[in-house]
Amino acid sequence: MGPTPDDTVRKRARQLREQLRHHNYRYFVLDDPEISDARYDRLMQELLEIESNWPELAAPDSPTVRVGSAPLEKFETIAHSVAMLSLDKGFSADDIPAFDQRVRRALKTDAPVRYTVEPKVDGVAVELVYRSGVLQTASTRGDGYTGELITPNVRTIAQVPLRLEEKNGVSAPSLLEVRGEVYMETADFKALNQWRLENDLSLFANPRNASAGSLRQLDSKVTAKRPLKIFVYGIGRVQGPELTGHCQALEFLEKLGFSVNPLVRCGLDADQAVGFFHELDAMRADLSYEIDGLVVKVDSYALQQQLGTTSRSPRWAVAIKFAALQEQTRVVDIIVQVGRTGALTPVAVLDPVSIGGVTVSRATLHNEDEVAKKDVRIGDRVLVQRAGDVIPEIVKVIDSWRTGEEKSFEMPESCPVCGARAVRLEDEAATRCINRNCPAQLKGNIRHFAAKGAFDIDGLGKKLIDQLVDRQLIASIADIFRLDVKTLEALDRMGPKSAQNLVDAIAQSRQIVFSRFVYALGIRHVGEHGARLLAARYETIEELAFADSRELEAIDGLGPVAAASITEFFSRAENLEIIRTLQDLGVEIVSEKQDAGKTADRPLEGKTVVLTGTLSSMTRNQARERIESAGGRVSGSVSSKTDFVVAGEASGSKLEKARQLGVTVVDESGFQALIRDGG
Ligand SMILES: NC(=O)c1ccc[n+]([C@@H]2O[C@H](COP(=O)([O-])OP(=O)(O)OC[C@H]3O[C@@H](n4cnc5c(N)ncnc54)[C@H](O)[C@@H]3O)[C@@H](O)[C@H]2O)c1
Ligand SMILES: [Zn+2]
Repeated sequence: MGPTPDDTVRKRARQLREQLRHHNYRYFVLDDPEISDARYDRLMQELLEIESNWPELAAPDSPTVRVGSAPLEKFETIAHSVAMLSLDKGFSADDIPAFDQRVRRALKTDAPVRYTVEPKVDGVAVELVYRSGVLQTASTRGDGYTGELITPNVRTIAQVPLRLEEKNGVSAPSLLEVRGEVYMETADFKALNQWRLENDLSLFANPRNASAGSLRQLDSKVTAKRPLKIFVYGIGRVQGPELTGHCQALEFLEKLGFSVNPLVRCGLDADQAVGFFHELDAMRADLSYEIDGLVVKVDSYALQQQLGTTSRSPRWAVAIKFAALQEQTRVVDIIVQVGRTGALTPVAVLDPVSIGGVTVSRATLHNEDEVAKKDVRIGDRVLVQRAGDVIPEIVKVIDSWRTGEEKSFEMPESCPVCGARAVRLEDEAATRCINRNCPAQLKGNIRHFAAKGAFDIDGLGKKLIDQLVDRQLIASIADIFRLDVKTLEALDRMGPKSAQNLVDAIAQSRQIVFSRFVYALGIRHVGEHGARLLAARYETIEELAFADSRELEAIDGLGPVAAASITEFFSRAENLEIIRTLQDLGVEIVSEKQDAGKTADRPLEGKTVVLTGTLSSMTRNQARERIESAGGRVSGSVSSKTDFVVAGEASGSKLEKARQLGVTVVDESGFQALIRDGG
C-alpha cells in the first residue's frame, strides 16, 4: 500500500460501501438478508482496513461510521435521548486482552479494569421508556438516533412489565429508559418457520430476523402471536436512583422485575473474561436461544464517561463474536441416499464451505416434500446452518440470486442403489426402496446394530461395513458373528492385529442387556428410550414377540405408531429367524434385572439427572443404564427441572449452568451413593 490510494483501492472502497448499504437494507429494513452474517462481517472488516490504511478515503456516510439503517416510513419515529449505538467487534478470544489494553491506555492506568461480561443474544435492540413507572413508548434502534415506534407490539411481550411496582426494596424511577434485546427461542423459531413452510410463506433466515420481522409489524395482533422474549442489558437515561456502574444497574433492573440474562458475570478482569468466552462458547449449543458472541463492558460509569463513544460505538465495550453457524454456498447437485429403513433421502451436494471451522459439503434435505416446500434447486445459492452435532441443513434459498438456470429436483422412481421400485405410502413423507435385500438397507442395519447404544462393537465402522456387504461377505446382521480373522485380514486397511481386535470385540459384545438388544434390532419407531420401556415391561424376547398391539399401546410413553411397528416386526418370519440365528451364534440376552443385580428398589424414582464430564468407574452409557435401572431419567441439558448434575472429570458448561440455576451437583463418589441410596 502506498501513501496515496490507487484507483483499484478507491474503486474497492466504493464497491464495499455500496454492497454494505445494500445488505444493511436487506437485513435491518426488510429482515431478509441475502448473505450470511459472517460474510457481511468480512466485507465490513475489509472496508475498515482500507479506511484505516488510507484515512483520506474515509467518508462521513460510510457504513463503517453509521448504525443500522434509517427507520421505515410506515412507522412513526421517535428520537433516542441517548444514542443507541453499535458495538466494536472482535472475532477471537485474543481480542479481549487487546481491548483491555486499549482501554487502559486511554485511561492511562496500570490497574486492572473490571468488566461486566454478557452473552450477546441474537435478536433486536429495543428501548423502553417508563415515566413514573408506566411504560410510555417502545422503539427500535433505527439509525441509532431515531427509532421506529412500536409500543403496541412491545406491549404484547409477556416479559415486558407495563407498570413498575415498588418491590425488592426498589421503587420505580420518575424516568427510566431501558435497553434490551427482544429475541425468540430456537425451538419457537423452528416451529414458526415450520408453520410458515406449511403455509407457503417465506422463511426467516434465523431467530434474529424472525424476531425483527415479528416486532416490526403494523398490526400488533400479529406480534402477539409470536413467542417473543426479552433480556434487558442497559439504561439510557434514568432519574431517581444513584447508579455508579453497569452491574449495579442490571441488579436494579432485575429487582424492578425486568428479565436480565442469568449468565451475566460481573467484576471480571481481562483474563477471566477470556475464560468466560470459552465457557460460553462451549455452553452455546445447550442454550435455548442463539447467541453470537459475548459483550465485554467496562463496568464503572465514571470510566465509561472518560472513555466516551465514537459516532458508531462506545469505546468502553466490545462484542467478541463466536465462529459463525451459518454460511452461504451453492447447491452443486442433489443426490439420493438410501438408509436403513429403505427411505430415499435427498441430499444437497454443496460447494464446500467452512462453517465454524468445519468444512461442510453436504446438507440433508430430509424428503421430497421438504425439497418442494423450500424449493431448493440445483444451482441455487442457499444459506446453510451447522449447529453443534446436528447434521448441516439448508435454512433457505436466497431467491434474489436466482438466474433461471437452476434445475428442479425429482424423486427417482427406483432405488439408486439396487434399482428396485421406490414407493411412497400415502401417509408417509418418505419414499422407500421396496427391496428387503437392498445392500444400502443392509449396510444401514449393520451400522445401527454395531452402534453405541446397541451392540457397541468397537472397530466395526462404516468403511468396513461397506466392504463386507459389497464383497458379499455378510448377507444379514447375524453374519457378523460368523466373521473370522482370515476373512477380515484380507480387507483393505486391515492387518492381522486389527482383524483379531475386531473378532475379540465381536465376541465380547455377545452378552447384551435386553433393552440394547431390542434397540439393535432396528424396529422402526423404537429408539433407545422405547427399547428401555419395553425392557421394563417384558423379561424375554419371546414375551415381547408375542405381545399384542393393545398391550403394547398401553405402555406409558410408547404410543400406537411404535406399537404397530413392533407387532409388524415380529409378525415377519425372517425377523424371528434372525433372532433365532443370533442366539444360535452365541448372543446371550441378559435381562435388565439380572444386570442391575440387587437394586430391586428404585432410589432415583422420578428424578431427572444430567451427566457431564467423564467418570472413571464407568462409561456414559453404563452410567445412564444405572440411573435408569434406579428409576431415574437422564436428560441432555440442565434446566430448573433437573434434580442432580453428576460432574465427572473435565465437566464444562453443564456444570456451570447447574451452578447458575442452583441445581444439586454431585461428584463421582456422590453419584455412587445416589444410585445406591437415592437422593
Ligand atoms: N447478513 C447481512 O446481510 C447483515 C447485514 C447487516 C448486519 N448484519 C449483522 O449485524 C451485525 C451488525 O449489526 P449491529 O451494528 O447492530 O451490531 P451488532 O448486532 O453486532 O451489535 C450491537 C447490538 O448487539 C445487541 N446486543 C445483544 N446483547 C447485547 C448486550 N448484552 N449488550 C449490548 N448489546 C447487545 C444489541 O441489539 C445491539 O444493538 C453484523 O455484524 C452482522 O452480524 C448482517
Ligand atoms: Zn434399494
